[in-house]
Amino acid sequence: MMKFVYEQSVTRADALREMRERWEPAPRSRVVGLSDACGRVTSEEVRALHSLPVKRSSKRDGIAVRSADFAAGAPDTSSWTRDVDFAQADTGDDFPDAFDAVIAVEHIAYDEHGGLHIVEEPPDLQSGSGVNPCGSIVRAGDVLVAAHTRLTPELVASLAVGGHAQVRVLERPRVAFIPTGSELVPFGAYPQRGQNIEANSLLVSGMVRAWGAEVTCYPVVRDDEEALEAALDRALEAADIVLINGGSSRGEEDFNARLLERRGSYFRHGVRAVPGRPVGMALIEGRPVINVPGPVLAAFLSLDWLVRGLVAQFLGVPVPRRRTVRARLSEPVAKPEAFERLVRVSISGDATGEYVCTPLPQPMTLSQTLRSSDGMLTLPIGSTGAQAGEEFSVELLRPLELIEASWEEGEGLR
Ligand SMILES: Nc1nc2c(c(=O)[nH]1)N[C@H]1C(S)=C(S)[C@@H](COP(=O)(O)OP(=O)(O)OC[C@H]3O[C@@H](n4cnc5c(N)ncnc54)[C@H](O)[C@@H]3O)O[C@H]1N2
Ligand code: MOO
Repeated sequence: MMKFVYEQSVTRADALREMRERWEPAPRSRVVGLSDACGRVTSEEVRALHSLPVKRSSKRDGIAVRSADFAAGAPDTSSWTRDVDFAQADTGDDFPDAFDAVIAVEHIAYDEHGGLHIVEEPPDLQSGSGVNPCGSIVRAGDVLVAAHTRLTPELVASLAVGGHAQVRVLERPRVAFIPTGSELVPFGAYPQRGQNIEANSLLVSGMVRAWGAEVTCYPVVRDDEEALEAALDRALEAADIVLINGGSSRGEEDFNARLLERRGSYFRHGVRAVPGRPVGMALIEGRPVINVPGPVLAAFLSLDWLVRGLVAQFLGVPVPRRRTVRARLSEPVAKPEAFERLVRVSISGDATGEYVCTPLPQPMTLSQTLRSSDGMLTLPIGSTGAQAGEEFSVELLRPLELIEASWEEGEGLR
């Protein structure tokens, strides 16, 4: 039986660090078309293949002229001939080499005979005035994106501007998710007495995909040690990170933690944080295998602080962070001194426009909790709680505009 032993447990920060120090991921790369590149992470630096404009282009809608004709101020242009003395050159247009400056359309007019007039002398017209020179959009050899950059729509557009149709990106880390527990039935099934709905595969899939991983969810493994080990071996062949869900604590059928201990070159059981305390962490055949606790809220947290950090490590990117707001606690919260406590809160606005956070009342159903969680705050090890009025940095679990919109609808506690 795998008991939680406080002395053998570590803080979340130390647990993540220990795993990251021991794991040497083996990233792979592939080439994708730019249409599929958004959100992917580059595997190498990418430079521009050409310069733009190739030669030059007009900065504004206007006409291209010879700057020399304006050396002594605006000349009489009423008899000038189009494409001989001047040429049309609108924004972005190239124009013949005979010309070297552009006058904006606001500074010219045509009379009823088609004669050109400079109505307002452009100040200080020189060679190159009103002209984007070669390479002013992009220069050949410029760095377009660094290695290990998550591609935004803007950067994908920049790659196209720099001459690319494809880009080499890191393969997404492959996460295998193995739900365990004879009581679990697939979502959509009608639960009989003693059964529970397998929901964490959906939670995990959504979370790890958002961080840039791909996920394969295995069918539920019943409480049977051999069946579990067979599933683990299958997953280790195909995945970079394996998540075994459930059976992390003390029950008779909690084989999972024991299996990790037996097979792991490294093994840790338990972190000093609630919820999510009985998480198990191992390195098996050089890969992280995490025994994620079964209850949905505990599973969420193990994914959140541990698996998120591992996915980021594989991709060589900083660990993505949630947006936070500063908010005052509306009521005191107690906690065990030896553990961090992660507190789900609702967020409201007070009369002065400041944010106020309120711990979700207990007891509360899981569905109410998931619907009412606007944010989450962390109370550190060593404190016995927090007082009303204390200010915290609250991680947002849903977008602030949705939280604020729910106040306007006067929903109160959802
Ligand atoms: N006597 C003790 N009991 C428990 C302790 C303890 O210290 N002493 N620790 C508690 C804590 S804290 C947690 S967290 C849980 C950990 O549970 P397990 O990881 O062992 O998970 P199971 O026992 O297999 O299941 C618990 C619960 O979660 C449901 N579950 C499991 N997988 C899924 C899934 N994929 N989708 C949805 N729900 C799932 C499962 O049906 C059970 O209801 O242990 C406490 N107990
Ligand atoms: O560690 Mo557990 O149920 O408190 O998540």
